Amino acid sequence: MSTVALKDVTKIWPDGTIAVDHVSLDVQDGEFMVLLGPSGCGKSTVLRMIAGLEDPSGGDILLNGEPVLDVPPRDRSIAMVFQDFALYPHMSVADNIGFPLKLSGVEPGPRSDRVGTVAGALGIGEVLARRPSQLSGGQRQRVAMGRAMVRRPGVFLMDEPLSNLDSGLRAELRAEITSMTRELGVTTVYVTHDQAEALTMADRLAIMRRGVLQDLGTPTEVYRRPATLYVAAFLGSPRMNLLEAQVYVHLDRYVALNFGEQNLYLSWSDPRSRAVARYHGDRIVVGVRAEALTPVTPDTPGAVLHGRIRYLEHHGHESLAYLDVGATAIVVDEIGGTAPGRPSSTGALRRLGGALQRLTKSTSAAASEDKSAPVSVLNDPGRHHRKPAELSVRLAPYPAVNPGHPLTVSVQMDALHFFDERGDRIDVGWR
Ligand SMILES: Nc1ncnc2c1ncn2[C@@H]1O[C@H](COP(=O)(O)OP(=O)(O)OP(=O)(O)O)[C@@H](O)[C@H]1O
Repeated sequence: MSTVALKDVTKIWPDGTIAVDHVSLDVQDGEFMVLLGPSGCGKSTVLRMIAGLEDPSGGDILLNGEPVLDVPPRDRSIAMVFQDFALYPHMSVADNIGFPLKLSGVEPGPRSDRVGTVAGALGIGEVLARRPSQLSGGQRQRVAMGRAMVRRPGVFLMDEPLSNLDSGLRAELRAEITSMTRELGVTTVYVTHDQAEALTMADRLAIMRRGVLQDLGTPTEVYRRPATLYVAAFLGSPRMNLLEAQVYVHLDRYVALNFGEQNLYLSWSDPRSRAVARYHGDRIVVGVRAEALTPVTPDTPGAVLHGRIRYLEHHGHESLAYLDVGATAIVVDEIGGTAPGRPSSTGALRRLGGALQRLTKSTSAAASEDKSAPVSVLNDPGRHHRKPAELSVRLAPYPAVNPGHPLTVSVQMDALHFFDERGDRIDVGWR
């Protein structure tokens, strides 16, 4: 049995960068936990602290319920695979995989049995006599995983192990890694910045931003009910449509969401309407995924938005229409890393991230004290910006419409997401 627990863990580097900010996380026995977030959000630092390669500045780390901060890495029963794995070029595949066993004094007979089993499980049993230079990228990565697994670790830590591979191979290995770790029942913490990888592989995923844990749940939970605006924007393809709306309450009847030229109405009987009604007169962010929008005829009654197609994208199995509905979109700038016009060097980003985090904390505190305070995520160019909305809508392949054509979509009201000016979900108590 192997569990991993982080209790209020913080990591502050000597230069003042807060890489990990009060993160608490419980990984269950045999669970495949994915840490997801853009570059620099602190994922690798979390992993390295679990492995014992870095010490936390605060908090505690427990393996199997026991605190391990005083336990050296080699005694933690943990194996780690990195993006830049290094194989010994002068050794055969079999010797590479068996090397950790040799170091711990396992005899050649049992060693080669164990190597054979692991190589078989990884589909590299045929290439055991080759040198690493005679392997494909995917085979080399399998050897690296075999070497990590050969000692039967209690916990498997993987840091972007697939990011150097081409996309076909990545998809193939994704499936192999998950089935292999599940078969072995080994507890795994897997780091990636690729949301598709996270959604397909994870039992649960932990989404980080600037060292802070934003959301934790199964792929379905975080996709369906993202805890924050940031998570909503991060997950899903196409990205969730995020529209600015002004809230008006018509008591006992409905809550109107005004998008500039058009309104949607949340019925008073909708359980979320009370939470949204608290923002009467204020702006909020309304999220709606493409799959919650269905093209209809223009005279369709009920929750509809009328627009004009700005452009179309053909994806073979479907088309995406981008619709101008006269609304304003909120764009979360740092999805996928660097915001436009911001420095791209990690060092500079790191410092900027720390400074922004401190600034954000103080501004959000100020905003919560004074609701009319001018600074909010809706106005903060360092984190989000606004632009005319182009609502993504799914259409059949090669639809009979063109850019410039009008299009009306019905809106599945129970699939709307509501976020406040700080980017927190409005209808809490929802999971
Ligand atoms: N040794 C270090 N000294 C100072 N800052 C560091 C050090 N290592 C990492 N950082 C900073 O800590 C923060 C978290 O880094 P970390 O490598 O954990 O992020 P990450 O999410 O894994 O990013 P990536 O996906 O690019 O590896 C970043 O701002 C990074 O620049």
